[in-house]
Amino acid sequence: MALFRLPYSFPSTLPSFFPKILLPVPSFSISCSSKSTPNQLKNNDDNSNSDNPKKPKRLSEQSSWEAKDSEGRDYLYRLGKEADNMNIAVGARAGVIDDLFTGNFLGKDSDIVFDYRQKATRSFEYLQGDYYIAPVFLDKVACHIVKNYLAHLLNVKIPLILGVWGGKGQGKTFQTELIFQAMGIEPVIMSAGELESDRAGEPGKLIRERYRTASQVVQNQGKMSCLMINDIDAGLGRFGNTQMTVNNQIVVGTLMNLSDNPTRVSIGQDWRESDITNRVPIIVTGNDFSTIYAPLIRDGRMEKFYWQPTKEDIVNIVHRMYEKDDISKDEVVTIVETFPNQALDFYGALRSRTYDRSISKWIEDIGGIENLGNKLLGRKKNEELPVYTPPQQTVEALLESGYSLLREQQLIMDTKLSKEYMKNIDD
Ligand SMILES: Nc1ncnc2c1ncn2[C@@H]1O[C@H](COP(=O)(O)OP(=O)(O)OP(=O)(O)O)[C@@H](O)[C@H]1O
Repeated sequence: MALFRLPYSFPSTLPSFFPKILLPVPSFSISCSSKSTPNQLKNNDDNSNSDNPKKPKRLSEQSSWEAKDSEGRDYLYRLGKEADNMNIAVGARAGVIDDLFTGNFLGKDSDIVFDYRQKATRSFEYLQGDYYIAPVFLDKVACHIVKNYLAHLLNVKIPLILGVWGGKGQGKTFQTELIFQAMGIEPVIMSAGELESDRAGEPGKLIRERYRTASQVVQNQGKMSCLMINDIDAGLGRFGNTQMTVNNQIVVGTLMNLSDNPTRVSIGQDWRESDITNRVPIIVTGNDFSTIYAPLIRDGRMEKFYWQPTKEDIVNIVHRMYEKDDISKDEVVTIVETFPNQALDFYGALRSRTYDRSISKWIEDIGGIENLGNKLLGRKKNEELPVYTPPQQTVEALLESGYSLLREQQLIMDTKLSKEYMKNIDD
């Protein structure tokens, strides 16, 4: 089992620093071999493996396995076609407000903020099982977090924000959350939909609130925390003729100000003693940061990380996804090579589609769709549902569902009903 060590340049000095800054994990390694899990995070002060020949390659050495997906052109690229409107994932997420945050938490303080934190911070019970984290990704995110927690000890200016960007569905958010879980971080999460409001100034205030909440997790609980904003460009970016709203400007201004003054964050009108907060790192994800106001992403404020999994990363991640189905690594390679240049998301969707037939059969077993509501929600106590038998996975079934997903992708591009229905709108 290959152990991946985080290649910080200062590990030997860590143990003496950490007690002072409430950081629970002094120095650690995460196994990223095919058998590793986030839970395998271990305390480990021994640096003797730092020259480990199995140490993964860094980003600059990533293979030339180019997911054309990053340009929104994935499979269709191979067909020599332009998939100009396939980049729908981000748009689909815009406007979705995480129901964790639907209460009005603004303007509350002290104890109530504690309750609020219980709601606002994210725990990862839903991340059960083994997942593979790409070593380069782990390196970048973990290093950013640790650097920020050590900022007051390092004699360099550290950008507060890490911007992880790249093609749709490549695991930016998912892997970041896996890393939080592995490092025992309790993050405060925001989504792009929360960056706009019908009330001017509210999103900016919400960001400051969330930042302070993360800071309180550090201060009150001695736990590491951070603020994560998902798909930031979907809320802040300018596409074509979209307008910059007052709220967009305020959000940009707030983030710029936070990165310039990470320990002084006001919520109300006046500066108070309590406006001094702990510095907490911010991580944002997005697809195209060129749509964002340039001063926000300048190097001193935002460290940028372009995430593009290599073929090896994809094979390892997909292998772990399919492991419980007894699909071997060689078979995974066959699948990945059959559908190259697809986002990671595709291989998850592919597996999920193989369940369709068995779910249809199960619906038949419970008496058809007419009885579905009663059976699922209104059944009597102790009334058992028919046993659901998951499909026996085979490479053939996986390939078949892969082709069917490709057909759907293709159909959208070929049909383009918008051209029919919106003739008056320019392309
Ligand atoms: N390491 C992993 N292990 C297992 N599944 C993964 C992993 N990384 C990504 N996935 C799968 O890929 C899907 C897409 O990941 P995620 O939402 O993080 O992509 P993204 O790059 O943030 O996408 P977008 O840019 O569209 O927001 C996840 O829902 C998950 O099913």
